Amino acid sequence: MLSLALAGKPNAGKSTFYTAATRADVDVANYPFTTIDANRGVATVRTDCPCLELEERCENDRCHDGVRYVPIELYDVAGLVPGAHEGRGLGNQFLDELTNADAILNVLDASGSTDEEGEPVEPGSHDPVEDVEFIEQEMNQWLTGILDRNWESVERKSRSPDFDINDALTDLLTGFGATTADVAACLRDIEYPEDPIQWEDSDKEALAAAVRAQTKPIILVANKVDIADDETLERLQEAAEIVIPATADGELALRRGVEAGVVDYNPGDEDFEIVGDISDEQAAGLEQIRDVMAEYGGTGVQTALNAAVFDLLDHITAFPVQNETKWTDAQGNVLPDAFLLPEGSTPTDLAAAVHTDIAEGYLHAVNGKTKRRISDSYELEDGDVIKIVSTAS
Ligand SMILES: Nc1nc2c(ncn2[C@@H]2O[C@H](COP(=O)(O)OP(=O)(O)OP(=O)(O)O)[C@@H](O)[C@H]2O)c(=O)[nH]1
Repeated sequence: MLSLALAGKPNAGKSTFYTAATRADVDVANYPFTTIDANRGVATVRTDCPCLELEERCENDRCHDGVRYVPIELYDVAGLVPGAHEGRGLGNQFLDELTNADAILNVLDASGSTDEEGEPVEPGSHDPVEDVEFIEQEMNQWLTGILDRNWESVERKSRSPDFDINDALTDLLTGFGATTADVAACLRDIEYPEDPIQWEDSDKEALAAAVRAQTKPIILVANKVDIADDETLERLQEAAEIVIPATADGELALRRGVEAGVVDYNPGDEDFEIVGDISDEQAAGLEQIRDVMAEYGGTGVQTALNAAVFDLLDHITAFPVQNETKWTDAQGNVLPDAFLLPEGSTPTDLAAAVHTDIAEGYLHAVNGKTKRRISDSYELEDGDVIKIVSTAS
């Protein structure tokens, strides 16, 4: 399952974001990951359900009237302080947890009420723009340290006649989630001495930065927008490519409201409705959240998860079915599953995601929308409904 990690300084709002995003509604609760441990859970990305093209909406638990939620894994990594890569504040351990992720959401306190150490301060007394590159730099430095400490093994291998720098570095970096192709792409991007013995610190730093960017892309979540000022937020938005304004507190309040049956809201909606009896105080709190949502098009929590998966990691959603006319599985469930796959994936990639047996017995596929047989050079499109024909199905 695709995996995202929340990282940032203490008090930026990571746990609040995590609690809101993984708030286990009934449909997610029976997912095996949900109870594994306190900081690893199941969140979802939001997409259109293909059932919008059918006469009736599907009854899948994860489809709310045509709004479909697809599970992803979410990690809440404890707050990192400057010097984490040298082990400050258990930094090494927390950085190590980030290696499990496909992408990182760097949660910043956009209100400036958390200083450079993550200590709470008066709002506005710390400039959050200074925190923008913090996670990236700590990770780069940490990875440089790993390369440094293990460089001797690369040097040793380089004495062998069949030495291949790509293989040697892949051995070193697989633990960080880097594949041979990742390492090859990074080596293409940097200049380096052919002989590993000649590598200087700056060469290792360049490699570490390239590998980090290739395997752990980062988006910024500018949290606490409800108490942030516009000027700071504008500067934050200019400081990185993808910056999502968010109020994790707001999202958590709405999800609690939904659970209590007093709020009607689908995560990612731009607005909500109050549908039950609540106190004046609660109503006032919710109206404040509504104002923030009106300004930013929602609370930003779902937007951030979606941006990480669809914009940063360039994934699409595909829906495998067994009946290409009714879009059902063998039991007649409409659109039972949804899979997130990298752009450019083919029907065999989808078959592999569904089951190894199905992939091994793969014969061909049928596009559920056109009802035409598709070849394996077909690139899946977002929202495709695909029947996989396999000797195993
Ligand atoms: N105003 C405001 N406060 C928020 C928001 N999100 C979180 N907070 C508050 O910020 C404080 C810190 O939030 P946490 O979620 O515990 O922060 P954290 O990053 O997980 O902190 P560590 O666990 O120490 O790393 C809490 O008091 C939250 O209620 C928000 O959107 N707006």
